[in-house]
Amino acid sequence: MDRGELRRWLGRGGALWLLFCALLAQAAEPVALGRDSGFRIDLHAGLSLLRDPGHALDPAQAWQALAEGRFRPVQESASYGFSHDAFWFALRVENRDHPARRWLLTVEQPRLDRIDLWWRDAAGASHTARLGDALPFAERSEPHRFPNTALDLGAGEAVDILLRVESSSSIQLPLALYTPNELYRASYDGQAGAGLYYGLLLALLLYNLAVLLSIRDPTYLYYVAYVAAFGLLMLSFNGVGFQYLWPDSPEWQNTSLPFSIGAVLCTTVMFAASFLDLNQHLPALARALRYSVAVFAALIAFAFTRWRYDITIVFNLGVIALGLVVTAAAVICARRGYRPAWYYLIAWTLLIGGGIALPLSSFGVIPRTVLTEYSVQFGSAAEMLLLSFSLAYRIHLLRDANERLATEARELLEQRVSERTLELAATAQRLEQANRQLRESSLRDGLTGAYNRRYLDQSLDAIWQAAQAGSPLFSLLMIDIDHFKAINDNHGHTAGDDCLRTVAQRLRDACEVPGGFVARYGGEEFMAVLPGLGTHEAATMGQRLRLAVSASPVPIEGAALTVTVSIGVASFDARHTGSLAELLRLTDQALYRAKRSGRDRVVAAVD
Ligand SMILES: Nc1nc2c(ncn2[C@@H]2O[C@H](COP(=O)(O)OP(=O)(O)OP(=O)(O)O)[C@@H](O)[C@H]2O)c(=O)[nH]1
Repeated sequence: MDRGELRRWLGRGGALWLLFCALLAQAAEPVALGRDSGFRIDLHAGLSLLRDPGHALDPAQAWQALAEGRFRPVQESASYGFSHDAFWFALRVENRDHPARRWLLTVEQPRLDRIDLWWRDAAGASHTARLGDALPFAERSEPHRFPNTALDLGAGEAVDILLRVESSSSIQLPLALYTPNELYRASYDGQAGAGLYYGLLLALLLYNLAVLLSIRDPTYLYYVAYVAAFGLLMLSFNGVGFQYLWPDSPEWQNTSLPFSIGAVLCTTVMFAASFLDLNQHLPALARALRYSVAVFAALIAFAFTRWRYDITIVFNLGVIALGLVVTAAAVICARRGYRPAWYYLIAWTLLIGGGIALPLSSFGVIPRTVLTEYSVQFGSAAEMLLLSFSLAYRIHLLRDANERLATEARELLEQRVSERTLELAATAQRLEQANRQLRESSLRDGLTGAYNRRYLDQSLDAIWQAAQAGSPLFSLLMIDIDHFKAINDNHGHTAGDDCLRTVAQRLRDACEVPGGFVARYGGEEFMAVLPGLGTHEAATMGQRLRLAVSASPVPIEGAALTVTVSIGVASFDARHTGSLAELLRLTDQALYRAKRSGRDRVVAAVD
């Protein structure tokens, strides 16, 4: 209704006006201002209410309804929740002898969208005013976060006031009269507190943003987003944002509340899921929460439409439901021994505690103090501070866990390396042994186990070199089994082999000369190499070998044979100048002579 309409209405209803006023006086207790009333007068006790669900009433009809006694006194701390209804309030204020004349009619909450006022002063002039955050901030009489309008009411004067309230936010009408000075004086503490609060939020936001940029942990991203969303919610809720940040944008003032509630809801859940590591601890719930957040994030778009009222209700229900789910998840994680979950629960409790302290103090359950008055701010500030510390603690835990994992991995690696080294060493040892065996077997005769011809040749070369270099004394024994062909012929080739093995063993056992050895020269012939022995000692050794062979019969398949050997001896010493081949030839000649002279004997070579 514009001013013209109002004037017409007042003209039409002028006759009824006095009657309405008289009835009003009977219907509701007027609020009396006296010398002792102070400079802020609570008008709540004088309010009467009529709900108008269909928005059917105009002001004249509302005055009429008041006159008919259809208004009801409002109850103590009345809150009417979210509603599409129009709410008509009426009251009468009488200034008996209060010295102040100029007053500010103030609605002590900043979220109501639209408050229309009509009143008539002592001189009979009618007035109208519009308040609420659906109107530009400049429409207020004083630039204060609480909607207010100036009202003249001198001593001895009375005024009848009619208000119509309509809002997409929760409906409450905490109405008071202030003297202008008192309105500002009463705001000092609140303003200082708000400065402190938003300063703290901003500091937390910037600090954690810096941490986020440096460590790029998504939990910090959700935390920063949560602090930003919560800050926006408080700015919108307290009217501070409208006062300082967007005074010319009532549209955004009304959008910002559902928008920020939705944002708080989404960021709270994202932060909780990340902070509590729900992907790890409760993966199914983490998935469900992700879907819920996606849905709520999409619903935020409705904050920009005319359904913002309905979406605010949905978000509030979402906050309650998901708040309970997140709390339960934190309890489960904490009970499973995840320590950061305890910090989260404490922080959460601080916020919830702050959230319920205000209504409890409003209902008188706990005393009303500065702490309870600003309990939401205290609770949320404490919550965000603690969460910020908890984030750092969580990083500390993660770093510890990383270091532990790194140490374990290093120890495991070291253990593996040493195991592998041991295995390699054992393999190398086995390989070396195999090589030794291979080398050894390549130098041994396969049948008799004595050194083979290859070894003999290599050794003779070495001995010959040593002899040339100054250790000239050594002897060779050429040993040949007597009539061996007859053994083969009479007892078979296998028996011959057995005989060869036994003779070889007996020769090796008896040849006890340091550095000396017995090798199979070929067929049934053996050679003993005797370093350091001259002809005489070599011949003695030859005798010893000969007797070792013939001392006892050689067992062959089913029989035992007496086996003898003939031995030729040749020595090399400093006097010799011939070659190794010549020495071998001498040895062979000595053997030949031993054979020729009857076998089973030792014959030394004649130089
Ligand atoms: N069973 C067996 N016989 C061998 C082996 N090597 C050589 N012989 C045999 O040794 C015999 C050597 O015979 P001979 O050279 O005639 O010499 P002998 O019969 O010992 O006669 P004297 O040397 O003159 O006493 C041959 O019959 C060869 O076949 C062997 O590894 N195993």
